[in-house]
Amino acid sequence: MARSPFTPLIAPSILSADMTRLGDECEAVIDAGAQWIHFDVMDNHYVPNLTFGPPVCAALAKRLSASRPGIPIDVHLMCEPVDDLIRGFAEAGAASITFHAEATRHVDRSLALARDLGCKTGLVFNPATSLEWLKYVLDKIDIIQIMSVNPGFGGQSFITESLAKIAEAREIVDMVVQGTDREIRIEVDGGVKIDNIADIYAAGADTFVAGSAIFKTDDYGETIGAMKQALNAG
Ligand SMILES: O=C(CO)[C@@H](O)[C@H](O)COP(=O)(O)O
Repeated sequence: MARSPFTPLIAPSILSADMTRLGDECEAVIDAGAQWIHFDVMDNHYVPNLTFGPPVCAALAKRLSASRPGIPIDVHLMCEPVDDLIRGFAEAGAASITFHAEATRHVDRSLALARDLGCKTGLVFNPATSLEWLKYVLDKIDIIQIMSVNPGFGGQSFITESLAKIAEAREIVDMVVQGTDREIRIEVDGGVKIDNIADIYAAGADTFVAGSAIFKTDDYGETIGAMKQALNAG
């Protein structure tokens, strides 16, 4: 198993935040050491849950650009179709937008759209979705997001089979980035905790989405600190 050559990043998923205080919650996790904010968009169609759209992202982006500049908002679309939402979230200030390969008829076109609008982009893979989709679009990918739970809800348990898929993604990325200045991140989403983050890192991931493991604790600094310590020790 190979490690990522890229700096590991913690990306708290706002799905588990206190929504009545979303701005405060995001500032608190950033102050506690988070490097990205992961913004889960669910449409009650692609997944059986409903969250928020571009206006909430725009409000959060405006606030964070003033109070905590430089922290990217990483939008994960669990929606179908995606193109109008890619336009909406790019306009709303998303730094990156990922979507599920099965959720658009034209994967290549949707990736190009996100890039043309100035966002980083990539594909999200459900637990039973093959990485085969990547083959012809690697030139347009900045992020490979591996779902280690079935999408739709926070607080689920990590599906251990995901470790093999992460390792497979690592091999693909290493072949593409070696000898170049390209950065393709392997982001893992679902059931990431203090006690499994080192194994996920060892399998080849570098970007760790964690919702309940951070927002359901009392001391975000302690939790994110323990995650970073596990990454350093791993
Ligand atoms: O996209 C999703 C779920 O669909 C995730 O981002 C979860 O929100 C992560 O939550 P935890 O498993 O970390 O609680």
